[in-house]
Amino acid sequence: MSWSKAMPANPVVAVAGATGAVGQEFMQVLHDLDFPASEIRALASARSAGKKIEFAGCGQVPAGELIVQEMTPESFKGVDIALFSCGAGISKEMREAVVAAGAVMIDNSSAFRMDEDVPLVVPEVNPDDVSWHSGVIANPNCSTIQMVVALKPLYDIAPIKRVVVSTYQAASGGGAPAMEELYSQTKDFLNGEELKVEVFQHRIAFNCIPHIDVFMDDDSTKEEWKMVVETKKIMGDESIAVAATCVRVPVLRCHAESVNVEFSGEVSVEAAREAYETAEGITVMDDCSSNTYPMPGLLAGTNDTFVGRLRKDPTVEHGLALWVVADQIRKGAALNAVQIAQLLLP
Ligand SMILES: NC(=O)C1=CN([C@@H]2O[C@H](COP(=O)(O)OP(=O)(O)OC[C@H]3O[C@@H](n4cnc5c(N)ncnc54)[C@H](OP(=O)(O)O)[C@@H]3O)[C@@H](O)[C@H]2O)C=CC1
Ligand SMILES: N[C@@H](CC(=O)OP(=O)(O)O)C(=O)O
Repeated sequence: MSWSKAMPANPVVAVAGATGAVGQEFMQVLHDLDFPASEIRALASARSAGKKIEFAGCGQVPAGELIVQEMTPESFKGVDIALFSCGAGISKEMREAVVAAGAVMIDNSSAFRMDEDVPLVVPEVNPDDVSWHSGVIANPNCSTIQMVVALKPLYDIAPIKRVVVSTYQAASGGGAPAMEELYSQTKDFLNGEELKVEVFQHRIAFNCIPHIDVFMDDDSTKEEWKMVVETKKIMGDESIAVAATCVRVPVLRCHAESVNVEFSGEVSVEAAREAYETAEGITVMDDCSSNTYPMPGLLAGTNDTFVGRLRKDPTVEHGLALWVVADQIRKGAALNAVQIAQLLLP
């Protein structure tokens, strides 16, 4: 079944999870892209009902305060687009109400990504997949998004056989409470005080934790599994082999990735550079002579996926190695979802 309801030029937009790390970024991105909304509805849990959120305005919505409403199944009456970032459980609970109200749910959680009737979309890679949704479009995992943005221009030169990726994921990937944990543990560590470990499995201050999301039966983590299966679905190529190791690092914001790619034919460093020059959403930051490469600590608040340290991987016949950085709350979540919403506009 595909969607028959036409999208108005000035849609009513609900932001579900408006008080969270991604939700707050949704507000910023809607303003930055001047999304042509006629109304923005800020929704969160009962805990936040009545809270005020400063909104800079977009489309027909003037700048001013938005009052957070408790999200219930009735919240979606009259809504055209519902941007969801409340976690997988809540997305599953609300899906029926959202779709029944005639809204398109663009969901940031992992709830529906691998469902056959749900497109998994990165606008730079597979924009046409929005055409077959039946009320729900999934936003991929943040680490997957920035990797496929960097892989697509190379894949268009020669199909990819295998990718080996290690991630360096910011604390904010765990949401607003995780950012707070990095701040407070760092302060307490420096003051010689006892550290509270609540969000992550271990201390994150001055540490790296090779464990994101839950462990699977094969001893990989679910975060690693997501990078494997989501890459194949987005790129539309089940034959791409992906080996991932996902690591949490004490960086506040922006994920980084070391990526080794093996191709089925020759892709020179020069050809890759040329492809990146014209690719949507990519900035190359790569000059060894001036120590220029992307670094997560310096790229918070940016939209692009940054590529550097581009070089030949001499361990395979046709291989490249690269370093990829993006603001995972923007391109890995809020920005990618609003770009999907833009694709739905008439
Ligand atoms: N952080 C990141 O880098 C990325 C996050 N995501 C996904 O986005 C989602 C949210 O993540 P993030 O913003 O980081 O998390 P946060 O913990 O920062 O925010 C969670 C949000 O969900 C709301 N919420 C919780 N329970 C309910 C409820 N019962 N009803 C309505 N709203 C509720 C919270 O509202 P309240 O304040 O009232 O509790 C808050 O607005 C997750 O699915 C995550 O997997 C995806 C990619 C990247
Ligand atoms: N797991 C990511 C963020 C996230 O929420 O991912 P997902 O939407 O796939 O659960 C991180 O911790 O950096």
